[in-house]
Amino acid sequence: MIKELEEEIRRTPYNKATARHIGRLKARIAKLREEASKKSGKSKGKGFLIKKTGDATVVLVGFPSVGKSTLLNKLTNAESKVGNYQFTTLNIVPGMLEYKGAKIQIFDIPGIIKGASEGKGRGREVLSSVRAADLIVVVMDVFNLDYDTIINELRNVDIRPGEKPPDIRIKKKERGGINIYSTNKVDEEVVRSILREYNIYSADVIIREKFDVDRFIDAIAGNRTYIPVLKVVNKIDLVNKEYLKHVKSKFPDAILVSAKNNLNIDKLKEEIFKNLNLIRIYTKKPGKDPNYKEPLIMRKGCTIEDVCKKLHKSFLEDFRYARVWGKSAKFNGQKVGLEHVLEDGDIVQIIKKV
Ligand SMILES: Nc1nc2c(ncn2[C@@H]2O[C@H](COP(=O)(O)OP(=O)(O)OP(=O)(O)O)[C@@H](O)[C@H]2O)c(=O)[nH]1
Repeated sequence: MIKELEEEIRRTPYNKATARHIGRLKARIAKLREEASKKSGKSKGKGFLIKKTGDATVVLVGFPSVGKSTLLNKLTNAESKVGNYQFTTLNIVPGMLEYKGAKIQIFDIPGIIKGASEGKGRGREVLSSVRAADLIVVVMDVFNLDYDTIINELRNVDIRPGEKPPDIRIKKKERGGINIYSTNKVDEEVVRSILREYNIYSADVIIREKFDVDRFIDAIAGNRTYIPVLKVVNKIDLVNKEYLKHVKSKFPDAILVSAKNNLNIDKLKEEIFKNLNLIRIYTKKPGKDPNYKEPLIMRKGCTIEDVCKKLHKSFLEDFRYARVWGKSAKFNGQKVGLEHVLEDGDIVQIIKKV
């Protein structure tokens, strides 16, 4: 059934007249997928085999034999491997990368094949475990650059690699019909026909982005996981300069590495750190030097309040003010409140009530 609907979409030329029809077909497919995954008992939570520890979690995803295990061993040193994980059904191997004071947990999952999301070779479970990642690293073989298949398999288990969550709000109501507020031009009939497919007849719909049918359906479904993605092309030791140029033109933002020959591994570590949006905050006790040895690893955009929570709840309960040195401070030792946003490398001193 899903295949037939997909075929129909492929056959239908997209224009204003067919937009409603296509919107409805896409909504129907999304609903059928949901029902199918519920029926087979392979719900979202079940494949959740990844236990989060450390400051962030990265998952390596790719076809079989692209070199994920080899890469994992190069990124994480063997000694720091988290041993003896009891995965009952799947062999998912974690390792720990320590970089700039951050402990980044990296998982190597079994190779993905086309059709994995339809349950081939426990594929659905494997793919679902990716949901726990803060960053997906798609590893490709230099001779197989089929990035889209991997992304499609992830999309089929409701992961949205490299996408921002839609800036769309749908507030269902008892009555009053459909009211649409949009910052960009939108074909209201398309919106209505998709909502109808989901049996929504009364709702306030607020769209604050360029309208896109797929993203609108995602917003209605509400259970998608949005994870940033980093592209890696491995085994570059096997090709010449000419070929590398071709790879670069296809994926200008990919990191080209050789796990075997240790090429660009440091660069990859740096990019992983950067794409996780981690920052380092140094704490400082009154009258003492900042603790440069053990930075707090926080997320970009974090505030003094987040720092207090990470340290100990008493810092929040007895908070008076904080002093900040570094990029986010207007001047050294600036006095700030809980809402102050910090930047990488800032030094923070929390002053408690006495
Ligand atoms: N030439 C070359 N070979 C590599 C490189 N990295 C890995 N290999 C080889 O590729 C083969 C597959 O490597 P693995 O690390 O087992 O690949 P994998 O992606 O973990 O495989 P699955 O577990 O099946 O998904 C092995 O023979 C590796 O030695 C590389 O950078 N260059």
